[in-house]
Amino acid sequence: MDTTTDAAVTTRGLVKRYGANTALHGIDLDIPRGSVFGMIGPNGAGKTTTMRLLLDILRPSAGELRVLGETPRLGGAALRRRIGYLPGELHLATRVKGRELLAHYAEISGPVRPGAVDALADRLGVDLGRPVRSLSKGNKQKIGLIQAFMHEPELLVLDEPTSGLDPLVQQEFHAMLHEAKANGQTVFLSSHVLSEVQQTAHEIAILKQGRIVERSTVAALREDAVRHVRLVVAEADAAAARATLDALPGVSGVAPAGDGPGTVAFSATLDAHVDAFVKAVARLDVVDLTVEEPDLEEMVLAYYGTDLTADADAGDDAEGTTRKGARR
Ligand SMILES: Nc1ncnc2c1ncn2[C@@H]1O[C@H](COP(=O)(O)OP(=O)(O)OP(=O)(O)O)[C@@H](O)[C@H]1O
Repeated sequence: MDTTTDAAVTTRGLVKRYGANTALHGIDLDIPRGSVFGMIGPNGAGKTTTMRLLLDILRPSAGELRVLGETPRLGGAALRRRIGYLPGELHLATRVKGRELLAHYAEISGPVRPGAVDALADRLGVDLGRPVRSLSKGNKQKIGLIQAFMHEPELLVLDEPTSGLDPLVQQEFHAMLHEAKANGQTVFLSSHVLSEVQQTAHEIAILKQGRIVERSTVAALREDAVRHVRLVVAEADAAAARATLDALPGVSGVAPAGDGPGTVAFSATLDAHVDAFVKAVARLDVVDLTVEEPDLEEMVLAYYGTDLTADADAGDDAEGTTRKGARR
């Protein structure tokens, strides 16, 4: 397989079948070391399956994968210790206290710096002196996060990490991700929604029905997103403004948006780079200009709605299906 040494995770044509059900139809992933990579997709898209393959909890039906330069099937316990894994479904029904459970995990995952567990517990706000089974869902999730982070692994694989966490704890978790990245660690996380990953992930892949339907940086998504704009010009420039907007490629839905004293306003939808728009209207006597923050979530939901039946009819693409191609 064509791998680069700076990739923490590389997969090529990764396929996973559960009997007659194909969960992954040929996934290609490249996650650079030291990056935060988000995989988002609706229920059943294959996020958990992908992560379990990386951890060698599952074996692929076809395709190749490398994790930290190793083949998971051959990496054994030594490779496992270099990874911190938060499973999507945590089964922590044990009577033992949080501190004892984490001490047990530490024996398996390898050296944990003295004080590291307490520092993480303080940050996330969880009482390690309580029996784990008596903890709320969110507090169990915190125990799961501590066990993933405590040995400062090279790679963090986090399946729906913010599930059950309140907004303040989510903020703390985001800070932990930034620190992990600054520390040179790689993070691979999954979510149903973009909002959970867009603040932290540099790059995202959108997974649907076992196929990657989009791969992009969050910055590129933002650049390509549809924005609503409102332009206010001096009355004398009303006709020129209308003509400019009507003639600009990527601008649609131009409509009057209320007149003020000596001014005329237009609203429009901008489906192009903001730069070209701003330069075109700069010739006018601009009184005010509002460019709304794009709703990326709306864009992602549109991908969720994409009908993949046509792709399936055309036959499986062993290289993985990328609707608009990879963008970086
Ligand atoms: N052990 C299993 N046996 C049979 N089918 C399975 C098994 N695990 C997962 N699947 C199927 O594989 C597909 C992908 O499931 P997976 O759990 O990987 O998706 P997901 O994106 O993590 O979903 P969610 O967001 O709901 O957790 C689904 O169709 C699911 O039903």
